[in-house]
Amino acid sequence: MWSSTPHFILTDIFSHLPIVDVGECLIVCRSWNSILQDEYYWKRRLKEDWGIDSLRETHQPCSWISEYKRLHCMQSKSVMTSNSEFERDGLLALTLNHDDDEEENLKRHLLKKRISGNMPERNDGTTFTPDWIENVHINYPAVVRASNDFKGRRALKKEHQAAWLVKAVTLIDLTTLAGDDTYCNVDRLCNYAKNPLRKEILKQLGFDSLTVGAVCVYPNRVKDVCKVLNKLNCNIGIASVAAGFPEGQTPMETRVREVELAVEAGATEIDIVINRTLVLEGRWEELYEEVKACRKACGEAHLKTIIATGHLGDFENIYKASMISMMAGSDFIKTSTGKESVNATFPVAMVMIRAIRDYFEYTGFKVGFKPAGGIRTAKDSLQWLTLMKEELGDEWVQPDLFRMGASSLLGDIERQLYHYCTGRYASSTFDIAM
Ligand SMILES: O=C[C@H](O)COP(=O)(O)O
Repeated sequence: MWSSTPHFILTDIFSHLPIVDVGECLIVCRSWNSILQDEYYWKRRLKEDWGIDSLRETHQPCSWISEYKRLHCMQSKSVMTSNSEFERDGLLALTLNHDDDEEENLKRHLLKKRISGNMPERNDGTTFTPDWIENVHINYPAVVRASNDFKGRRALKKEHQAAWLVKAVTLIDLTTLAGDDTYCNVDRLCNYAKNPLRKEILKQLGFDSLTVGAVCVYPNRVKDVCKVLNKLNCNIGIASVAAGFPEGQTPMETRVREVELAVEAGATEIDIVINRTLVLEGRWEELYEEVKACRKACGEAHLKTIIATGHLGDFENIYKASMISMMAGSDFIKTSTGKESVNATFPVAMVMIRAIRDYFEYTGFKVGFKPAGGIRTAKDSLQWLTLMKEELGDEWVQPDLFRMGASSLLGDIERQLYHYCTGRYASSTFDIAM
């Protein structure tokens, strides 16, 4: 009977075996031996037993079976060396006696396995860990192919489209970042943020009220935003760009002070830019220290770190800058300022998403993602939501882990929803909701 059992069924059965019994099965016959030596089997066990579904290129040796063995050996060792457990932010962490790299890795994997569902509110960051950015290789054609696949997906229709467009509204950081911003246009923006859709559309969609995720402005306009939102009794995020936005080419002291001043003025979210020079010159530890200083200056305000992908040269730098920003405690990583010639694109997003996934594997912290710049149409917003849902899951289509930075996306979303509700397209003079 066993000899005629298809391999995929045997693989399935073997994946439920206690690991101590696998050794016995290996010597039963050639066929079982070849299944149990197969990388596919060990990939599956790593996923099932350790929750790991990607193999880091930095791991040595680099195969699913050897990675499994490594973790298994480390676990046996740690049972003897672990000395205590403590609770932190509702999350159990394991402390180990020794401080060597292997045990640090294990600690992170165990931490992830032990996450009870009560995630810490924020990414605490980690120590500077160069291992996580060494030997990073990104397969450029594969990334481009995968992102084209997303772009080519069949569009959502009718009520599904309407539901996702409503969702998209709640995920927008409604932005104005212009040299001629005044109290007047900030006032208008805040009203729009509080009432992003016309009342009749909202009513037809079955909502009483709906707001965007946050309003995003320059530091000098934060007080205006606070004043207007206060007047409107509207409790949405107040985001300020800072740290030398958009280029990050001012002294660190002034960049940090700018963060502090924006927080003092009332910002609850700070979108800093990184110093791209540090990336292009490979000065990763300095980059880590700078982002960390900004995180400290943020206090309770959440930190979004703009890595300005259009300036970073290649995918490897994008991955590394993302990883360093997360290590330094960023709550979100953000693609662009909206001022570069190339802003949020799918290929760079896929690289940043991979870094978010890897960071989660290492630390158990979930870091948010914010594409920004050039997101203008309802169709764009749906594609971004699909990408997030498929690559990172449902949690990453919620406002605490996903935002879209956009100055002029709402108009098109409202037009599409108007069409859904009335069957007609609004005229080109369709006013924004106020
Ligand atoms: O962070 C937001 C961006 O600056 C907005 O860019 P956008 O004007 O291209 O929508």
